[in-house]
Amino acid sequence: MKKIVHVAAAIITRPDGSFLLGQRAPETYYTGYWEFPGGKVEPGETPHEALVRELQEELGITVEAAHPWLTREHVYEHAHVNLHFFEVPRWHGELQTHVHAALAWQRAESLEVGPMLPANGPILKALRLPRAMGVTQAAQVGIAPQLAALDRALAAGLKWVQVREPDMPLAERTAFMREVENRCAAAGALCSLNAAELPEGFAPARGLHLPARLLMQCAQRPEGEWVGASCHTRAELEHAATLGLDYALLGHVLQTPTHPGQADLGWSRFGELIADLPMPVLAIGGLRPEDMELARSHGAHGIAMIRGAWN
Ligand SMILES: Nc1nc2c([nH]c(=O)n2[C@H]2C[C@H](O)[C@@H](COP(=O)(O)OP(=O)(O)OP(=O)(O)O)O2)c(=O)[nH]1
Repeated sequence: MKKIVHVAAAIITRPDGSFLLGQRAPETYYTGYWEFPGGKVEPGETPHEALVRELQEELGITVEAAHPWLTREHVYEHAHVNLHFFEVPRWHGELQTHVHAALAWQRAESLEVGPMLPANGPILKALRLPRAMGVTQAAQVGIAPQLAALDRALAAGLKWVQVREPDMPLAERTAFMREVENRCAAAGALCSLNAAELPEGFAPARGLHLPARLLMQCAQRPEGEWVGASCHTRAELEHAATLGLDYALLGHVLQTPTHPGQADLGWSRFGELIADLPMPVLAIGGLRPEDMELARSHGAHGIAMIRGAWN
């Protein structure tokens, strides 16, 4: 077996959602391929320290904030790499090309450069996943008020909705699911349907969301463009990772009226539980839009909100 080489790589983001890629220079493995800036972790360094050093050496920039995001393994002919991806939302300095043949700001949904390093396909898919999910609560507020709130949220830029309606009668649920899917599609938003509530023969258009109980019954990834799961424990998160799911939700981070009396995880336990996972994890439980930055500073990809999404 090849020795594992630890690598730190940066998703350097701009407020418009674009991120920086570098083209590998001649006389390296995979010359001409595009990568996220970064490099090997040296003995005695943490991945975070390596990231800060590499970005100074490669790009001449000083990192102000870097948050762990995903960790993925890949076996190349030349090395077995363990890639520690960080999000770098804040830095200063003038970008320079000290080691790359070229640099380019790109967007995951419309990449203009290529090819990417082979290990990075899932990273680009993860970067296409929206940062905020709104979870429906029509059985509590009523179908018409929920659809009106959905329209307002989509118009305001919400790009991801999970239909979760365990208390909605089956007869109403089919029509409600189709309606939410249609409104999301018209707004260019992803709609994930809760797998425990799917009426017989109803296939989600794009997104399938597994509650933890169904997740733990799956021996392989269910079919679908986007498949994710709700998790409460490290074992559930690891099972979601083994299945190759596209994302997980982990909660409840804060106290929430949805699950009264259940102990909340808190942010530091949340950060520990999601460490070194290969897929994005969103925080859920008592969260509001203003919690986004705090969540991301603890390694979350973003946040899922029930009440907080619709006000
Ligand atoms: N920096 C970076 N490396 C990546 C990404 N994806 C990916 O598979 N890798 C791999 C390619 C390399 O095997 C390793 C990064 O090592 P590196 O760039 O420091 O070193 P290298 O292989 O070019 O060679 P060298 O330092 O030995 O000269 O991680 C990525 O997005 N960014």
